[in-house]
Amino acid sequence: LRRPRYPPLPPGPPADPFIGHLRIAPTSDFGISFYNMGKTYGNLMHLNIFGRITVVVNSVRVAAELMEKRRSSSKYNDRALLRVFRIMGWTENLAFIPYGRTFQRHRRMFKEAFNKKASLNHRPVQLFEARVLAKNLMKEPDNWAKLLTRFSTAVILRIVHGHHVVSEYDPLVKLAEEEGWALTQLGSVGANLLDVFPFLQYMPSWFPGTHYAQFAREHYPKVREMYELPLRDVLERMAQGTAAESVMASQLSALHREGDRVGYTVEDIKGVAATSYIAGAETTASTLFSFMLAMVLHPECQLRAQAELDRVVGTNRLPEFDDRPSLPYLECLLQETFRWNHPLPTGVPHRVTADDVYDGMFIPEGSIIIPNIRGMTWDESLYADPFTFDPTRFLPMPEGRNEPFSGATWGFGRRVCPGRHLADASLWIAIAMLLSTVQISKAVDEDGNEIMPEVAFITSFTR
Ligand code: HEM
Repeated sequence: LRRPRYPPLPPGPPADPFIGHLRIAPTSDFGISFYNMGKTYGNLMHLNIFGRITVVVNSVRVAAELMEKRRSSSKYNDRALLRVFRIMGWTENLAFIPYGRTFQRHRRMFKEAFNKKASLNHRPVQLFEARVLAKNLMKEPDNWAKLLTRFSTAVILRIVHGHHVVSEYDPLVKLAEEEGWALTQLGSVGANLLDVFPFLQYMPSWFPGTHYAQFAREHYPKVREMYELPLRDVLERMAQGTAAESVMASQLSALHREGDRVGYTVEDIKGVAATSYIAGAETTASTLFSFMLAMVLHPECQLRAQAELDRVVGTNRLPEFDDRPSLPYLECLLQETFRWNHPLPTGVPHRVTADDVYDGMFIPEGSIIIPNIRGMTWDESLYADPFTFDPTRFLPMPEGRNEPFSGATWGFGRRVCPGRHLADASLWIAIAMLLSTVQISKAVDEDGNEIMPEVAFITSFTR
């Protein structure tokens, strides 16, 4: 028998026998490393580690063609098995659920809770929490980082659990923030040694490469508590008749009313709630941190946005969602924040469920696809001077360059972020509120001189 002839894999660096690209595969700041490799190997390139193929996509056009536009795009809806998250207890988590019936069930639940129309119902909570953020920031400006994190947590907890955050000692907030942090300590998604060498999870903790498994095991009880605590809390309040409106309460009521016909279980409800927090709070907070940094580094952008707010909103009231279409520069500011420093630089990896050929290149079944958002947002064919924070790039000519908003912000295909309408609205109202109420500037030393902040990031799952 003759073996069928396959087209070549996408380009990649020279590889060693057996171990493939192990010696040259990046070990940190993957987004930037993949971007740099893409300069040599192109928008679609591959790495092979012990026979496991990882395909890196550095262009929005190629990612959209692969995962959205072609007939064979449905082959790209699966997720890699990310072992370390499972060990940690994140089992009912849509972001890690393989393509199949459970995926469809969770996806539908997310859609019902957070689609464009449903997200409009969440606006009063977002507006309220944005005002709380501005008020607290005026009282405690030094506490800005904590307050931004608290805003992101409070919006999700209130919408999903009906839980009103009033104190920083709140057990649910503490648990959620701790486990949100723990998730960022697991290295880059899909690149963990545990996924290449599953046997590492069974090795003793002194064995090289087992660090992440050990860390994940230590967090297991608390992660599981993240599934249980909100449910107990909501059920208790429902029994007392004091439960606020929330995604969880309405799903539980539907289950109670309709039983099996509703198509999901209590386990699913717990999963959607815990996932909403873990996928939504850190990403939102991270984007707000980048926004603050951009404002500190580019005071001219802040002044321009504030002038626009003064013109449109005036000085007698605070901004509201209805103002959004009248604030084009503010829109550009938000979009440039996403482009300049996206909170998920390498997105969430997809997995290919059947052999595919794209543009004469072979993508074998089981390949991991990394949509390198970092590379996509620095794409020089779309963005002139891509490293510079410049919101005017999106404005029409001659003032701007008419460059497109990033098509990578929310990911691709059937896995596109289901929380995007919620996240987008939270971020918009938060930055509109901040720019209307406070001045963001560099700290000053004892002599009144401005302190230039060190621009440094921690990059793992999120940035
Ligand atoms: C700034 C905020 C956010 C950004 C930039 C963001 C971005 C993303 C990206 C890039 C993906 C990967 C999509 C893909 O695989 O191609 C994703 C997935 C996901 N996001 Fe978001 N997200 C944000 C906020 C949220 C919020 C608020 C929620 C929930 C309420 C959420 C829930 C999810 C879930 C559940 C997934 C996994 C979807 C799946 O695997 O089918 N995200 N997000």
